[in-house]
Amino acid sequence: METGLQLESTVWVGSKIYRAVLTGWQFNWTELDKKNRDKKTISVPVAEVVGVEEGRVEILPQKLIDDTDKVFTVFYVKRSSTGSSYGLLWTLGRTQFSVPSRVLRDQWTKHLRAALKTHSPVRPNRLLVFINPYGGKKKGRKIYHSLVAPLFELAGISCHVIVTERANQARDHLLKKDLTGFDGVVCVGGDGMFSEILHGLIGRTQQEAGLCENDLTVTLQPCQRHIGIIPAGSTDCVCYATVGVIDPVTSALHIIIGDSQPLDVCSVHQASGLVRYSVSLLGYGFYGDVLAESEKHRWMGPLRYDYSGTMVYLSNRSYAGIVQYLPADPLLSSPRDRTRCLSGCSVCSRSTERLFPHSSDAGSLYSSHYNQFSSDSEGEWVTVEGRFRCVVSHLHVQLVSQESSGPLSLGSPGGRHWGPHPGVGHSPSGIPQVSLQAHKHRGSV
Ligand SMILES: Nc1ncnc2c1ncn2[C@@H]1O[C@H](COP(=O)(O)OP(=O)(O)OP(=O)(O)O)[C@@H](O)[C@H]1O
Repeated sequence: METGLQLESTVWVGSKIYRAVLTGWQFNWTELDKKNRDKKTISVPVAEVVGVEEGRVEILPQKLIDDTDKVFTVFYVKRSSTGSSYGLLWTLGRTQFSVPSRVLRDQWTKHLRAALKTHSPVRPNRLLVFINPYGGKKKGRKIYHSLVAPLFELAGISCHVIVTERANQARDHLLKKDLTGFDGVVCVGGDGMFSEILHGLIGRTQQEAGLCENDLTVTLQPCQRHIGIIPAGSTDCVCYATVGVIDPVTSALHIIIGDSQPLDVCSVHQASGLVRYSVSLLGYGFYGDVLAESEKHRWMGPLRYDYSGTMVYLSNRSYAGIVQYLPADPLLSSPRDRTRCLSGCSVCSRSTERLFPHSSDAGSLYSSHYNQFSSDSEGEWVTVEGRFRCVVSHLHVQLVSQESSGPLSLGSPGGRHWGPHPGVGHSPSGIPQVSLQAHKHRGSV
């Protein structure tokens, strides 16, 4: 039966008989028993249908097509129900339907494709893909070509792929080249690669709006182009914080169906202008030292963070300094509001009785100054002087350094356990002040 975008008919899946129904935004198929009574229904929202193909078709691990006249194959998002990542891990579901005639098969494929166009208006058509062949275990190319590209092809997304040959190539491309026609940018790499792309896109957006990124008083323009992240780095913190799992297929499926997750972005300024943007972690003290140390051991791959983390922890360094921060209203911005950390880590699962239990060090900002943080009147800067092993803070902070060493280290070491908690960190030698300003940008899968 056919009406508008609706269609209903008897179909077979293997040897079992089903009644398949397309009701515009929903596609259901219900198993029937011998007396034609409903047994079990499988429902897929049309928005989560990845593609429809004539014949018996397989995509992963490799493409196989058997163009049988009376068969069509539907691919869709399937949520995995195993392990701790319940529902967050997505796989490609595939069902092959047999129908009595070729005419009916063609009706089904036509209607499903039309429903897809109508009910998935936010899907990308054309993407610019940057692959970092150097990140993580150096498997970016393989991950993209074996797991991701076949899904994009199935979904009818055309891609312009650039395998980078140097650091900052992706950023420079986004700042200078013509981006007309691209619905989004895909990052195949880790957090460093994501950061490059973030800088490129935010910078490009400000250029196009005629805004100066170096001016702390300017309200930056939110970035309309999305960034999709295919995890192929060492820690992939931003991917984990936005998608909930580190899995290239899950990420690719989110990109295909046009999911998006707005991200807060901090801009870090010093007197002369913009230093860097960050979405995950700025490390002063411990975190900055771990990043600086780990770069020396990149040959170790992802293990470098464990090694460097241990070494820096054992060295027990602290820095004298002055930290100034602007208290936020805890009711509006508690990091324990249970809406941000997707990892279900023990820290965020604990009660909010002590708001900042991460640190018990007397020199640390949160444990020793929690009362001050919560009771200060809004809008007044608070100054803390002492020795700091690690400073973790939120959106508006100034670091007034007295004896820091090493480079300014911004980034996201070891992100998967630390999740999306924003932090602030290592002040550079000779840089007297770092202040953070939050801007909202759109991004990701
Ligand atoms: N072709 C290239 N050669 C060398 N470096 C590159 C190249 N392409 C990108 N880069 C740089 O490599 C750095 C690290 O890459 P990436 O973030 O992908 O991996 P990672 O550091 O192993 O992972 P994570 O950041 O998640 O810990 C990035 O800062 C990026 O600027």
